[in-house]
Amino acid sequence: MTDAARFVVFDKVRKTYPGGVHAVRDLDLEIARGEFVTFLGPSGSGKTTSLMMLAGFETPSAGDITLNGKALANVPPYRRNIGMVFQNYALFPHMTVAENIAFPLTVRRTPRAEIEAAVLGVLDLVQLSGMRDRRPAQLSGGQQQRVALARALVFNPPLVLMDEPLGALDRQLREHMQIEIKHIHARLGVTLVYVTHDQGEALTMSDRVAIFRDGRLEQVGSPLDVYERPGTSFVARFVGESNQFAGTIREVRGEACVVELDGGWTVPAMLAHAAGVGARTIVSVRPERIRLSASEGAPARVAELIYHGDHIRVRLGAESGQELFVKILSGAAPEWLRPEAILRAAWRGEDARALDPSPADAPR
Ligand SMILES: Nc1ncnc2c1ncn2[C@@H]1O[C@H](COP(=O)(O)OP(=O)(O)OP(=O)(O)O)[C@@H](O)[C@H]1O
Repeated sequence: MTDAARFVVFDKVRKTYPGGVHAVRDLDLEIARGEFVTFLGPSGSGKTTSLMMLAGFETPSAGDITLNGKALANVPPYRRNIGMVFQNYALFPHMTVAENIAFPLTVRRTPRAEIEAAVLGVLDLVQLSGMRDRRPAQLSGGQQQRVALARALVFNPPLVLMDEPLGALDRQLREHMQIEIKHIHARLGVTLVYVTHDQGEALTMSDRVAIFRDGRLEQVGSPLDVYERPGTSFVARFVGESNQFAGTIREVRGEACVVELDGGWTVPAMLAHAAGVGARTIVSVRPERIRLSASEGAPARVAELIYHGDHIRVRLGAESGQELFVKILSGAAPEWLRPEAILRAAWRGEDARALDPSPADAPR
């Protein structure tokens, strides 16, 4: 593997806090130069601790982290040349926008003319050129976050870390800033590691998503990979929504299989784990991949229709007692879709995953 592919390397990194909290356990991850990698996971899964060890604000209990081939163990945070953006902005209230942004260069004793040019450049990049003399209190939350972003970029760091940077913004502004950060990443070619617990954010922004669970990496892959080919039941539920049914594998043909669900349905799926006929499995299928019709599939009764504007959620109860959720685009809902209607539900084999049931929900 080339050095560019191993720009950031976590090698068996562990962090145990006093009191025996295993925040991060044996983290192995390689991040390529220029990549946008998101750490995604529920609260307490070890995302921030991993980021802080890379930044140098936490020390690993075991393992090594390297940046551009250089071990970071004895490098203090300010010598790592890493830009950082936090959720709470951490701006200096008494300084102007321009002074805040210039700060990393001022402490590096950069010549004044260079500072001036660099500040003008990043102010333009984050579209705040007209605000340079304001103080943080005179800015909106979104504008303050842009200042924080500019401050992290002004010294041209090869690596930028962001910890829930958009967490305090309302949804519309958040979505707007997601696209903007993505554009800035593409324009600068900087390597970006981004922490979030918002799966939508991770899917829209990243080249790769690293999914954390209980201090471990559960799966790493492109947004398409983790959504279309979740490796575990946890990933299928955490990234997007999923209907999950326990069953037994009855037929295997290459990667395709047929599963008899415990409720009696026999359904097609793609094998996501090494298993043969007779093995137990969990079939996961996305709510938008289930097709409802009058003629094809297993019979089910419409228990509830929930209107969400752009889509409708349909809660179905099968005769076997199983319950499933289906999502339908509002304009595409057939006229016969009514509460209490009896219809049929089916999916294509390639739209369902037969997952390993063993580690799925066992606490670790
Ligand atoms: N300074 C600390 N001392 C002791 N335990 C800590 C400390 N910081 C974090 N932890 C614990 O380590 C675990 C991982 O925390 P971490 O903040 O890395 O998770 P996270 O995935 O970033 O969560 P969140 O999304 O809530 O920030 C949690 O159980 C947390 O309580």
